[in-house]
Amino acid sequence: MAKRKRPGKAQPTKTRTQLNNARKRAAKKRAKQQAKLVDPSLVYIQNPLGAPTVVRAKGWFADLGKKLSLRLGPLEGWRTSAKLAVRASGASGAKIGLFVPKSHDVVPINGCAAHHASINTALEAISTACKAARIRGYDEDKGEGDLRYVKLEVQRSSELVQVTLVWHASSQEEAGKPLRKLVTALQQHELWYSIWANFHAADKHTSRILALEKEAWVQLAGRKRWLREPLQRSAVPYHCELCFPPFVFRQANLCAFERIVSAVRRFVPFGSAVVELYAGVGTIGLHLADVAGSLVCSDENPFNRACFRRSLKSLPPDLQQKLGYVSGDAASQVDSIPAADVVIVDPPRKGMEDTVLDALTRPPKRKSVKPYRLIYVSCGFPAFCRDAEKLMQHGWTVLHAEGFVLFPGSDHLETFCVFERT
Ligand SMILES: C[S@@+](CC[C@H](N)C(=O)[O-])C[C@H]1O[C@@H](n2cnc3c(N)ncnc32)[C@H](O)[C@@H]1O
Repeated sequence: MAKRKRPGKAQPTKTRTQLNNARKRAAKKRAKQQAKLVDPSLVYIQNPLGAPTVVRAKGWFADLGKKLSLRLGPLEGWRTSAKLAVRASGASGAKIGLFVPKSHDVVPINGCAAHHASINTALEAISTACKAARIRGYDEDKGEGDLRYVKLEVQRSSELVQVTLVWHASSQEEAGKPLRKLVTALQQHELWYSIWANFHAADKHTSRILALEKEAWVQLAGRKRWLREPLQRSAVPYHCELCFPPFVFRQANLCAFERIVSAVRRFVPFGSAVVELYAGVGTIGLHLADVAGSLVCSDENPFNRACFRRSLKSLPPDLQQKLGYVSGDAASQVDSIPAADVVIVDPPRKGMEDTVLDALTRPPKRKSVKPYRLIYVSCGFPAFCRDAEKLMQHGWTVLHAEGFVLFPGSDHLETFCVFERT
């Protein structure tokens, strides 16, 4: 039976604005709840080419009179490298997954279709082992807990996983029994290429996932030989094994990145002198040894050079001598730019530093224009636009562009753009 209004007692009435605001608040709350349930890396999976950044990039190149050809690979099983957050769950548990955008709430993504099957198996194994060893996920508010992140990398040929446990302690001694128990529990599985710890005791104000110091890295179990990955699809007429220990950058979708390596090869004229900045372990450069006359890679991560050198040994001897590696940030390498025919850059999301852009936009001194070609691989479209606009104001023009949807389902595009100047 409907409740009757009590006579004489006035009902509090709301203004139209108050009602609208209440409706908006409720909708926002519902959207927030919904976002918590959705894997943030798969928001655009129904239409990866309709993701806002992809649409914006097409428009940006169209305004220049250029068509941006888009490349989309398999939608499932492509993620062979993943960094996942581990946060406190309940009084003593651990929740593993991705952060909801603009928050530090974790969405568990076990069984995610984008993951290589070994990553999903590894996640199950880690969750079970964490329960068995009573591992506490990191609690950001209290600044306490055991495990902060896990980093997982698959060796595609063996399907084994290199796992890094980012631990909230400054050393193995400080981590003590819980870490030992977790490693023993993990070793019940035959899944691991190697097990590493990264000791990161920094307080809750740091946004860095990994501690970068050499002493922070300790191998706890598994194979001593650093993980090797030959590229499988780029048309390189020699064998090359890239070297990926856990303390270097590795592309999350290595299979799709191989197509970018092939694209770079098409735009390096035979015999040219090449300088590659932000080169990582040499993922691109090591696959240009037959086309380049000479090539020098550099990167700020001091671990990369040792990886590059090991990979170099897998190349035929006559090609080895054409390639070199210098450790140092890109700004420290700008003196090598005026002598290069071709410069290749693959900077982090924030784009190139001003010092590098200044060196690339300085008018060439000699009659023959050097460098005359710039190959820009970008993982951050807004920064790419900023850098490209400055380049174009200083005589560079776009010769060719392609967009690679490396992470289908997310709002991301890897832009491959070749600039020229005459
Ligand atoms: C997007 S990754 C590309 C690496 C490589 N092309 C690959 O595919 O593996 C960017 C690289 O830039 C390096 N890096 C970041 N800031 C840098 C800087 N200021 N100077 C030089 N290298 C930097 C990182 O260490 C990382 O290896």
